[in-house]
Amino acid sequence: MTNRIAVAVLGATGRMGSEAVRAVDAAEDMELVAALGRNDPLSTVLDAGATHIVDLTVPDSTEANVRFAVEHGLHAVVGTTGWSDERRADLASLLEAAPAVGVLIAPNFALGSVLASAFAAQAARYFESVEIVELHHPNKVDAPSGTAVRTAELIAAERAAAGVPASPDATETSLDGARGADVDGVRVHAVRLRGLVAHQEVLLGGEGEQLTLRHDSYDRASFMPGVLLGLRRAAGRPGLTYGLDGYLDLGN
Ligand SMILES: NC(=O)C1=CN([C@@H]2O[C@H](COP(=O)(O)OP(=O)(O)OC[C@H]3O[C@@H](n4cnc5c(N)ncnc54)[C@H](OP(=O)(O)O)[C@@H]3O)[C@@H](O)[C@H]2O)C=CC1
Ligand SMILES: O=C(O)C1=N[C@H](C(=O)O)C[C@H](O)C1
Repeated sequence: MTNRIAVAVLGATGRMGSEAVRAVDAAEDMELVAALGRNDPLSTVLDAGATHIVDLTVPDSTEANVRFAVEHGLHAVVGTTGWSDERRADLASLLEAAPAVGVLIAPNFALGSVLASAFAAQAARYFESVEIVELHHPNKVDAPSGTAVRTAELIAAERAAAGVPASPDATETSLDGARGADVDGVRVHAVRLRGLVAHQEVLLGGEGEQLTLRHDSYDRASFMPGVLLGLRRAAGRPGLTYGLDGYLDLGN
C-alpha cells in the first residue's frame, strides 16, 4: 500500500507504548518507522522519516515531546496524562505557527469510556449530586486519572450551563483526602488496586434514586482502536483537539 502513515511511538517500552507498537505494526495503512524508549533522542523520529508521533510516556516528558513534533511539522496523537489548562493553552499558541499540524490529546482512547463520560455529562444536569470514582492498577503515577479530570470538567460545564447548584455536602470535619479531590466542584476519588487496569464510575444521586455509569477497560487492547483512529484523522484536523470525542460524531 502506498502513502502509509509513518508513525513513531514514544514510550514504546511501556504498558501502553508496547501495545501501540503492535497495533501500528499490524495496521495495513501504517508503517512503524521508530519506537523510542526513554533514552532515545527525539531526533530519531526525524531520521526515521515519521509524519506522526504517538506519545505514551510520562507527564514530565510529554509536553517537550509534543512541542518537538509540532516544531518539526509532525502530527501528534497523545495519550499521556498531565495536560493541564496551561499546558494546552501553550500548545495551542505554538500550533498557531504550524497551521497544518494536528494534535489530538485524548485522556482516554477507549470508545466506551468516551461515551460514558459524554453520557455522564448529559445526565449530570438532572441529578442533585454527582461524584466520580476512578479505579486503576497500582503502577499508575498520577491521580486522579486524566479521564476522571476530563469527565469532571465535562460534567461541571453541563451543570454550570444548566444552572445546577453544587452537590450538597454537609461535611464539617474530615481526614485529608477523605472527600477526594475537587475538580471544578466535582469530587473525584482514586482507588489503586492490584488486579485492576482502568475503570471509572460516575455516581449520580437524586431524591430516592441513583444512576451509576461505569466503564471498565480490562485490557489495554481497548485503547488501540482509538489510537489508530487518532492517527488516521489527525492530519485532517489541524490545531489542537482535546478528547477523542472531538473526532467522533456523538450527536451533541
Ligand atoms: N489515553 C489513554 O487511553 C491512556 C493513557 N494512558 C496514559 O499513558 C501514559 C503511559 O502509561 P503506561 O504505558 O501505563 O506507563 P508506563 O510507565 O508503562 O510507560 C511509560 C513509558 O514512558 C517512558 N518514559 C519514562 N520517562 C520518560 C522520559 N523522561 N522521557 C521519555 N519517555 C519516558 C518509559 O520508559 P522506561 O520504561 O524506560 O521507563 C515507558 O516506556 C500515562 O500517562 C497514562 O496515564 C494509559 C492508558 C490509556
Ligand atoms: O494510567 C493508566 O493506566 C490510564 N491512564 C489514563 C488516565 O489517566 O485517564 C487512561 C486510562 O484511565 C488508563
